[in-house]
Amino acid sequence: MPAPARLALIHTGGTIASRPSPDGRGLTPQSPPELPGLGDVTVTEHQPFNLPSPHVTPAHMLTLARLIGSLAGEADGLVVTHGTDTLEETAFFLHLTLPPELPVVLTGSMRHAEEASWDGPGNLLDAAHVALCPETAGRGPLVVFGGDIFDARTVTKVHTSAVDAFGGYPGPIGRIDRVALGGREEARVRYFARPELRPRYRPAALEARVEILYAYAGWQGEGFSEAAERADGLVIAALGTGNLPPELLPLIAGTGKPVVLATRTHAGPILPVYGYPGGGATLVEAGAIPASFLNAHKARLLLLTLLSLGAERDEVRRVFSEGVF
Ligand SMILES: NC(=O)C[C@H](N)C(=O)O
Repeated sequence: MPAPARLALIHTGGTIASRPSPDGRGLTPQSPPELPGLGDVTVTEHQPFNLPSPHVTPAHMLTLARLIGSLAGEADGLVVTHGTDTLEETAFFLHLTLPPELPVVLTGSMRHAEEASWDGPGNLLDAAHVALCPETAGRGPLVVFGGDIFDARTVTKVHTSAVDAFGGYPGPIGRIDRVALGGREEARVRYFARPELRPRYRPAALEARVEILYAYAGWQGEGFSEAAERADGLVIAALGTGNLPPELLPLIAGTGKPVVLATRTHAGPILPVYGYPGGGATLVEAGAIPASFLNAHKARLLLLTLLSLGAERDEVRRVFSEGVF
């Protein structure tokens, strides 16, 4: 008889661990969710922290990455339960820093355990099946939500309250469905793409400071100089393909700090095509670095990781432009 598969279940908080608090003030993380029956699997549980995900910081992400690394030899699959608000940031940070061969799956829930439409157990069971699926290794950490399987680079929270809260361009890379057959449930995992090679970054600490600025019609650069003074690097959630009002051009040209251009638009790459003052072509000529298709908060984590590793602006530009992530 083969030994049972080993699953490490890592709880970090979020709605999937939340209930209405006894003082009546609203939902708070309390006890981790229970994994519904998985068959012949040995489960170990870990709880490095128990936080609502708006309280999760890059330092927590690093702690989590280290815990996962330490469990790697003892588990055939790892599942992380996490609040949904910053889940995509933790997933992307783990993507950057863990070996891609590790089958790590993040999930959460949009409803809490006392609601009729509690989606925690289903998502948790799906995540466990995906983590233990032999085809999962090599893809880096994944997000499983509502049966869809997402790549950490492209997944994003697309709805504040719906149960199908995750999406992102160009969509899921796979699907899990549980099918009831002959009195027992069978998990069917299907991937739509093959794993690809990717680098791994190993920051010892995350000491750099990177801030995000959000562009809007009529922005004259308020906050830019203060942020550039405080931070080691900036990310701007810019307009469309990476354009800004004209007042930003001299500010970007005049700063010595790396400035990465992402977009506040929900899908698509940064393309330096416009030549009017503040158009993407002029910003890139002034030194700005296009974030490719990463959203601003993921671009921030990549820039934070690179600067914490001591990368200079040319290296940052190479990583973003060649898509080395
Ligand atoms: N559905 C959730 O998990 C949202 C919650 N505010 C969190 O991110 O912790």
